[in-house]
Amino acid sequence: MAAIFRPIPWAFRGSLCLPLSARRFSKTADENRSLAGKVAVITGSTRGIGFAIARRLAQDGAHVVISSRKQENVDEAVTILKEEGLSVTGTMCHVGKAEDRQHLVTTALKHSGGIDFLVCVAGVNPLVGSTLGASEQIWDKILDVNVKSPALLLSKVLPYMENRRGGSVVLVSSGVAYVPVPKLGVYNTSKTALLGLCKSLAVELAPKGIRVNCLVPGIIKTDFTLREKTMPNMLPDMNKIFGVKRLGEPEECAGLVSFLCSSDASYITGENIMVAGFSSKL
Ligand SMILES: NC(=O)c1ccc[n+]([C@@H]2O[C@H](COP(=O)([O-])OP(=O)(O)OC[C@H]3O[C@@H](n4cnc5c(N)ncnc54)[C@H](O)[C@@H]3O)[C@@H](O)[C@H]2O)c1
Repeated sequence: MAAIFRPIPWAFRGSLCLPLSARRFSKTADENRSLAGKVAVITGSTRGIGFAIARRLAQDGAHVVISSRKQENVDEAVTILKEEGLSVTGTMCHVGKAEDRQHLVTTALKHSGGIDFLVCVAGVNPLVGSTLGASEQIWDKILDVNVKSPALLLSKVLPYMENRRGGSVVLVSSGVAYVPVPKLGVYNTSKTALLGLCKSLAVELAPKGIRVNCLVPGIIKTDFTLREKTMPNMLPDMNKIFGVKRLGEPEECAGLVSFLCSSDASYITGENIMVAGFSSKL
């Protein structure tokens, strides 16, 4: 009787020699950069944590669209990263302005007609003082930029993310959501709201295959921290007791964001993850 050739699914060359389940996670040499072929939009990305994230996602293969409030800062950041051989473009976008948000989306779509990742870094804190003494204008500014803008921008991005495979959104909260810093009450509140926004969006977008997670930095060495004198004074105490006894670097936030965007995090959504040199869960 002639032998019946029954190729078993994993009896081929290269990555095809793996069982089907393992093949799903294997990569060819061309795909080695974890974010190759993807497009990332990042708000507040001309300096500090946002800039480090932009550089890292581009190094990991994504085309990155940089944005911030001032065009000259965008141009400078784009020039620096292009000189490093990275694939970046950029445009001015004040995240509190609807027309700027729309323009950011339009700019991003020019690369390949889709958007895979949205990282919402832009954040402000115009007040050091009593929560109940804050004016309505202050409340509006902080909530507009820190909380509402990620949701409003995502609503514009979503139709183009749904068309792609493996969409990922990363919000940027703060350790102050867990350990409030005195005199930053409105800011603390806005960053706490982002933890909730992350969970709600994760639940809402899971059926569409889009994951939503939240980076929760501790005190990271940026211009923002230098301006907020209260924060470094508070966190070294926390570090002294619980942690690694130093402030963080922006690059130490960037690796987590790259991971959360990558297919290695394909089963992770709705998480608020601290990068603070100590754990809020202790
Ligand atoms: N540095 C820290 O210790 C720390 C800790 C926790 C959370 N965070 C959060 O991380 C994010 C980045 O902070 P950073 O320390 O890198 O700050 P940063 O001041 O160095 O950078 C902030 C970036 O956001 C941009 N930005 C501000 N308002 C904007 C707006 N309305 N529209 C668009 N862009 C705007 C700025 O131009 C800049 O590029 C913020 O959301 C901040 O709340 C920072």
